[in-house]
Amino acid sequence: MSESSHRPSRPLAPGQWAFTRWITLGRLEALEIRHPLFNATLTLQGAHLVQFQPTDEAQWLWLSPAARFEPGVAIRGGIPLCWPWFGVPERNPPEVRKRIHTEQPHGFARTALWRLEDVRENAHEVEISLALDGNDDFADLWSGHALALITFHFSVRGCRLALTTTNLGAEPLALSQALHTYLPTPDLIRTRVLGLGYSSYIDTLDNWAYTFQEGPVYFSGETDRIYESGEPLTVVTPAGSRKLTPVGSDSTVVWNPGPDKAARLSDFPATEWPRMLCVETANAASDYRVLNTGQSHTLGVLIGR
Ligand SMILES: O=P(O)(O)OC[C@H]1O[C@H](O)[C@H](O)[C@@H](O)[C@@H]1O
Repeated sequence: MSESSHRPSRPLAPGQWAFTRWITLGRLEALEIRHPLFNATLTLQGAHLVQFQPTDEAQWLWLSPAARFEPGVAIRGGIPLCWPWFGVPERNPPEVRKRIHTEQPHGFARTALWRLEDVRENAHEVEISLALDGNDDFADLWSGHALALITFHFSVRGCRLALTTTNLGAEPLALSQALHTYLPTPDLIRTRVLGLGYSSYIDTLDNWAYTFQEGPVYFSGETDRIYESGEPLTVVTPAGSRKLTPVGSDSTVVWNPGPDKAARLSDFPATEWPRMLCVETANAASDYRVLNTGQSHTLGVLIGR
C-alpha cells in the first residue's frame, strides 16, 4: 500500500487544515499540529503521540534522545500503544495468550501503519482519529479480527486519548493493552506518584509477587509494577505535577528501567533513566478484557494539569 493511501480520500486543498500538516519525521510520515495554544506530533506508524506541548511550556512527554523514527521500529518515548496484548505473551492470561503466535512484547499496533480517519480543528482544540484493522495481515503474530480506533483530543488543558476496540470476529476476543505514557522528570528520586495508595500490585521484579502499596510510589531504581487500580493519579516531579485520569481501566503499570536495564534497552541512552518514568493506563494482568462479537471497549486517559 502506498503511503498516500493512508491520507483522507478527500483532496487536501490548500488551507483545508489550519493547524495540522503532514511532515516527515526521520523515515516516518507524521502529522504536526501547530496551534496557537499547543503543539503536538503524531506518527501514522503506531498512531504514536511523540510530543505534546502547550505554548510556552516544556514538553509534557519524554522522548528518548536516541529514539528512531524508522519503519518497523518502536519509538522510545511519547505514548506507544500496546495492543492487542500488553507485555510478554507468556505472562498474559491463557485466553489472551492463545491468540498470540510470537514472543514479541506489547502487540503489533505500535509498529503497524494506522490510517488517518479524521482531523477536526477549531480555535481551542484539535481532534485527530486513526484506525487499525487487526485482521489476517497480522496472522503470523495473532489470530483475531478487531478494529482499533484511537482519538486524540488536544487543548490547552491537556491531551485526551481514547482507544476503542471492537471485536469483528465470530468468537469472543480477549485482549490486554496499555497507553504506555512516558513522562519527563528532572530527577526520578525526587518524583512520586500519588493515587495508588491502598491498592495491590504485582511486582514483576520480585517474581511477580502480590504486594500492597501503603502510600505514594517513590523510586530508587528499576521499578516494574502492575497496580490493580484505575484511579486518577498525580505524578509529582521537582518541575511540577501532572494529572492522569484513566477511563475503562482497572490497572496501571509503573515502570522505570533503572541503570542496568537502561544500559540494555534499545534506543535508550544509559544515563537517561533518572529523567523519565512510565505511568501506563492499562488493561493488564487480571484486568484483561473479553469482548463478544460486535462488542466494543474504550481504554482512555486524560493527561492534564
Ligand atoms: O522495551 P519495550 O518493549 O518498549 O518495553 C518497555 C517496558 O514496558 C512496560 O513498562 C513493561 O512493564 C516493562 O517490563 C518493559 O520493559
